Amino acid sequence: MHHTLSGIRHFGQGAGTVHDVAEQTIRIGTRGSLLATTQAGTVRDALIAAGHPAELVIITTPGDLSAEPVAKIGVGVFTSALRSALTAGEIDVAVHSYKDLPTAGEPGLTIAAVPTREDPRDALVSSGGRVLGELPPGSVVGTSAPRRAAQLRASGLGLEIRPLRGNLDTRLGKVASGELDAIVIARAGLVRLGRENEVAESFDPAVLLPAPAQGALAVECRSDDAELVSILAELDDAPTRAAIDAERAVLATLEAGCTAPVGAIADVVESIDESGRIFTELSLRAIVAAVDGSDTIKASVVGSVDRAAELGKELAAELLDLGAAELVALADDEQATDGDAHRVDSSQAAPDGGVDARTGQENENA
Ligand SMILES: NCc1[nH]cc(CCC(=O)O)c1CC(=O)O
Repeated sequence: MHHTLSGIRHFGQGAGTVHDVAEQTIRIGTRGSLLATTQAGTVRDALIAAGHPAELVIITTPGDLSAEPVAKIGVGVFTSALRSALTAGEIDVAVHSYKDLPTAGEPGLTIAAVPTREDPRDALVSSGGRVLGELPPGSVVGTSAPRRAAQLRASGLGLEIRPLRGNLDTRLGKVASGELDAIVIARAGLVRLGRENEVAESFDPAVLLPAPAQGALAVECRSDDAELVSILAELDDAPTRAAIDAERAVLATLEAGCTAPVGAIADVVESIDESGRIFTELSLRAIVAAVDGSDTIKASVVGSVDRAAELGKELAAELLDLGAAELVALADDEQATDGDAHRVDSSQAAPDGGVDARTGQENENA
């Protein structure tokens, strides 16, 4: 058939349009921030390199327009506008920071690719390039992610944690101006923008466990765009996807019974069996922390890469057994005294910082 010979493929019928891959440019929706367009640009470039014309379409999200704390404007604030545009057929692909995506999937949409992850660690940017241990008690450290705040408080260093919001430039500017002694942000954001030289310290996960899916992208499209699903699948990195599946399963499982901040990180590691055979496994670590830093619960598991999501569920169950649900009360008290308790539908809760159904995602747009 002529179509087959000329490589013409069709997709997008579900959205009421016939999208011809060979002739039409794939529209990649992204938020307008420098970090978001840089991330989506890597997906565009990979598609073009594979012979598929692609372009970026900027979608303004409520999260970009509001300076309100994310806890007030709701989780999913950075991702739901992109998903709506995708469902409506205004774009063909949405590129998200995976950690900002609610754990609940969107009907009719699928994560067709999880490209190779950037370094998932959290990073300290400080005046004078000091590492965490060099900051004297009383130093003022900016971060709004409850997960980061809780773990920093638990360090016992006597740091004063202050809220932080705004794009990367704004946040880095608060260190440069002396308003803050340091900030804690995702290393991945700095690396993607070529500013990793500003990192004073990248935290070992034993010190500060990153958010589930930190440093990873979710490349989403309509489930019925079969042709596009298979094109995007070429951008998928199986070890990254397995790690994210495990980390997100921890988060999703804990959402049911725990509102405290959650960190999780998985790595594909090499193990050796009794006969000396080397094989790969998934190593998963997670933490649930009281927002006030008074308690942390950690657990880890190693298992088959094929069982990524199951490992995450099992680890979450173990954390609950160890008392993760009891940290809720502490978190609730903390929120009550803060006076900004704001409960959202927990089925939407997800994002970075965890899970906390009220504080929702990490309160820092990027
Ligand atoms: N919650 C905001 C957000 N979403 C993604 C990133 C950075 C990139 C990433 O973590 O993948 C950030 C900023 C930050 O946490 O410092």
